[in-house]
This record gives sequence, structure tokens and C-alpha cells, in this order.
Amino acid sequence: MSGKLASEYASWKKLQGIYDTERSKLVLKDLFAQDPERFSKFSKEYTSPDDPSVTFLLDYSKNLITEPILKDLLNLVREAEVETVRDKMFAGEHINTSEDRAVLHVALRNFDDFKIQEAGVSEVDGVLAHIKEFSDAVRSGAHKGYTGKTINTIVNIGIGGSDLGPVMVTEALKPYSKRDLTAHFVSNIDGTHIAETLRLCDPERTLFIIASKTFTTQETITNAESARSWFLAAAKDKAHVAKHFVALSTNTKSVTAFGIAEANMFQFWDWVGGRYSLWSAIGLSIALTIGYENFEALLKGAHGMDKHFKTAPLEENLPVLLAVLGIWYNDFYGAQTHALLPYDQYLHKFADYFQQGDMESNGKSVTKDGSRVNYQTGPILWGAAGTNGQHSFYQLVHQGTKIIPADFIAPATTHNPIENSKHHRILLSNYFAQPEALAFGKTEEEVRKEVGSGASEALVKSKVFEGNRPSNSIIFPLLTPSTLGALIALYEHKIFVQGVVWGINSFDQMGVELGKVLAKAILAQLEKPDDVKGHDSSTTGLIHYYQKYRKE
Ligand SMILES: O=P(O)(O)OC[C@H]1O[C@](O)(CO)[C@@H](O)[C@@H]1O
Repeated sequence: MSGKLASEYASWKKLQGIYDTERSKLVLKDLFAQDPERFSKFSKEYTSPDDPSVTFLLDYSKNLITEPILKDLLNLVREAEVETVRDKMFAGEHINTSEDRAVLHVALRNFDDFKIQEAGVSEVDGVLAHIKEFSDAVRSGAHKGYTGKTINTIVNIGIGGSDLGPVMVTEALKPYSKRDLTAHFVSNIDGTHIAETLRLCDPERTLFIIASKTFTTQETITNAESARSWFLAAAKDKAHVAKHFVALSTNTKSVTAFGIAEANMFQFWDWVGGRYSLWSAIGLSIALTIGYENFEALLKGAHGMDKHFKTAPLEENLPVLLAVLGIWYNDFYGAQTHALLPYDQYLHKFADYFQQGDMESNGKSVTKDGSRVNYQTGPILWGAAGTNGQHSFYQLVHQGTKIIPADFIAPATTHNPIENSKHHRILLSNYFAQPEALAFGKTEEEVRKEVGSGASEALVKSKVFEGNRPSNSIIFPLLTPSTLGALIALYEHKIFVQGVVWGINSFDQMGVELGKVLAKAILAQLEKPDDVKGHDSSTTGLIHYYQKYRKE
């Protein structure tokens, strides 16, 4: 924010010096042995300021840090003026400078605590009331399709932020869902996605939700048009569209041009970023699936975390702590990636969701004033639900040549306590074991004892776990709407803090434009070989190959 590159901050230089000189001393086994209080020093329990039932524990003791290092990492946050920029965000200042926009997803879940002056903010409650009224009507059966039948299927058509948030949350909160209302999500332009979905739908009982902030996104508009044709093939009369199509958008003109009446449109505003939009009208499919009260609980859970982020001192501030730990590995240890590993099947889309949340936000290489950074910015974010990952990529996480900081996330209790919670105990035993194995490993000496004197040297070496691999652990009582809201907001604000330290604009996404423009030009050239012009030989060759097989 100060206009400096992060690497110019005194605290950054100091941290670089510490990394260079003290790295070899940062051995988790030793750090734990030296300090019996390490867990209590480096773990924090969060309780929502609004609701004591929203609580979780963040254990960050298995990180390659000491108290002085953490102090220096927090000094970096101070030097980058993160608190000032945070307050600007909450006040509605246009911190998305390249697009001259406020960044106000916090206003969508505000419940009157923060005073925010920005056009549209006063309309939030009205849109929430509209979401409540409509979702209640569909769920109760009061809203009927064109033949008088109730709705039993919803199809959200959207992509990126207009898809991933609703998908992730409806999956995460399935225990709260109305089981006789099936939700599908169509995002890909590949016709297979809509075709396979429509096979599962009855036009008389299906509601299509066209979710697009801009209402210009090629994938979404093309899929919406195909859905409308499919619907009209059965319903015949265009007047029936009103009962089966609604839009979630900021673009009234394009919505009405598509044939959806303004009354069937749920509004939001340009200060809602796509990847921060599940709290807005984009969450309609969530409200339909889990009911408005649960949707509101999700918002309230996030709001509690917003208050924490806004007011807690840096030393206690959980998004800040996660952010600086990420910076420590990303910028000093050279870690390329960060893994999100939820030990909860309901959270199986959590990493997919934050792949956009993190990588579209912080995948930037110039600062807000246009300088090229000389350090790493956003990590490659990835992950999968445990224990599946253990039987897939954990080999590399444990014994590969790369350092992969990871967050292990789990509920202490399950919505499905089958067999007296036997499954859940096994799941959690793995959740506890993996970070332990990563941190403390297995020495050559331990392996030798285990394999006996006859074992070859090669076998011994292959069984050694070097350990010292860092992780965070998050554990909460049960995955409820409000706890999920708090967890999502935790990671949103982590991304925010990192973006401010790196000096980048976390709220635009210029990097997705070039490919879109080229695809548009290529689309016009696909019919005839002679039309293919202006490309390199590789792209030309690929298009010509396609043209040999092309069919209408
Ligand atoms: O909601 P829209 O306008 O259709 O945009 C969908 C997605 O496309 C992007 O603009 C680019 O991928 C995302 O930021 C956004 O979430």
C-alpha cells in the first residue's frame, strides 16, 4: 500500500536474513522438545463474537517458526499497512484500483454492524428478503411450474464464482438440504455438461437459475440459451419461461433482453467480486437447497469472522496468522503450492472453491502501481478430501523433494455417526496422524530397528521420513452453516492480507481476458482451412487437424 515492493520492507529483509542464517535450526522435533508450551503458544480457539456455538481451534504449532519469527512476520503486516487497507475495505473505499471499485462482500453479511457508504449497500436487505420470499415459495410448493406441478429440480447455470461457491456450499451443507429438491450445477461450455444434466430434468418441474454477474459470459449465456430451447421444446409458450427461469446478475438490460422479467431477477452490485459472491444473490441456489434460515446462518457465521478480522490484534487475528505463515513458506522457503486437506467428505469441493478464491485473487505479478514483483505471490492452491488424498498424492507430500505446507481441516463430530461413529473415529485418527507424520517423520535409526540388520541400505533409505514438513490443523465441533461461513471468511481474509503484503490488487482478474479474446477470433475461423489466419504454426496445425474431423 505504501507503494513499495514487499521485498523493500525492513521486516522482509530481516526475515530473509533469519531464513538464511537460522533455517537449519528450525526443526520441529527440536522446537517441540525445547518448549513443552509450544502447542498452547501456537494455537488459538476462535469463538464468534455473535454466537458461542461457532467455534474452532487453529493449531499452528507444527510450523517452522519461533516466537521472534512470528513477531517479524507480523511486523511485515504492520509495515505493509494491512490494517489500514482492511479498514478501507470495510469503509467501502475503492481498493480495487484497476476497476475503480469497492470490495464489499463483507456488506452482504453485515447485519448493520459496519457503517458502509456505497451505492447499493442499502439494497442488500431487500435482495435478501427477495431470496427468502422466493426460496420459501419454491420449497413450500407455493411456486408452481407451467403445468401446476411443484418444482423438484433446480439447475444453476453459471461459471467461476457464479458456480463454485454455490456448488461447494450446497455439497458442504447437504445434511441441511431438502432431499426432494435436487440441485444441479452446469458450468462448462462443453455441451456434455448441459446435455447430461437435462437428461435428469423434467421441464414441468425444473427451475433454471442463470447466475452471471456480467450476464455476458459466453459459457453461461450459451448454456442458458440451450436450456431455454430445451424447455420451450416442451412448454411451447414463451410466457412459461417466467415460472422456470430466474437470473442473478448486476446487468438488468441483458437479463431482460434474454427474456427474463426484472421481477425474476435477483440483483447484486459491481462491488461484489465473482469469487466473493456466494453471499449475494449468487447464493440463491444455496438458499433454495438448505432453506433461507440456514443461508442466513451461513452469512452470520461469516460476519462473526469479519468482526474478528476487523478488531482482533494481529497476534490474535486468525486470518492474519494464516496469511503470514503462508508468506513464510511461499516467499522464503520457496514453497510453490499450498494444500487444503479437509477430513470431511462434505467439504470435498473446498479446495476447488479456494483454487479460484486464491489463485484468481493473488495470481498477479505486478503491484498496484505497475511494478514487477521480485518475489513470489499467490501459491498454487490445491487439495482433496482425506483420506482419499492419502492413497493418491500424499506419497509426494511425505517423501517428495518439495515442501508443501498444508491445512488439515476436520469436524470433531459427524452428521453421519454410522456404526457408533466408527468411520468418524478412523477418519479422525488419520486427520491427527498425517500432520504428526509430516512434522516428525521417521529417522534412519528407527527404520533400522524396524527392518532388522539384514535389510539393504537402499530399503532403509527408502523408508526414512525426513519430517519437518509444516502444517496447520483446524478442528471444529460440527460442520454447520455458521461454522462453514466462518471458515470461508477466514480464508477470504487470509487471501486479502497476503495480497496487501505483496502489494497486488487481489480483486481484479485481467489474466483471464487474453484467452477469451483469442478464442473469439478462432471461433470465427473454425469452418474452413482458408479462414485460419494470424496464428503460429502450432495453433494453425492444431486447428487444421480439427477441421479434418469437424462435424456440424
Ligand atoms: O458471473 P460472471 O460475470 O458470468 O463471471 C463468471 C466468472 O468469470 C470470471 O470473470 C473470470 O473467470 C470470474 O471472475 C467470474 O467468477
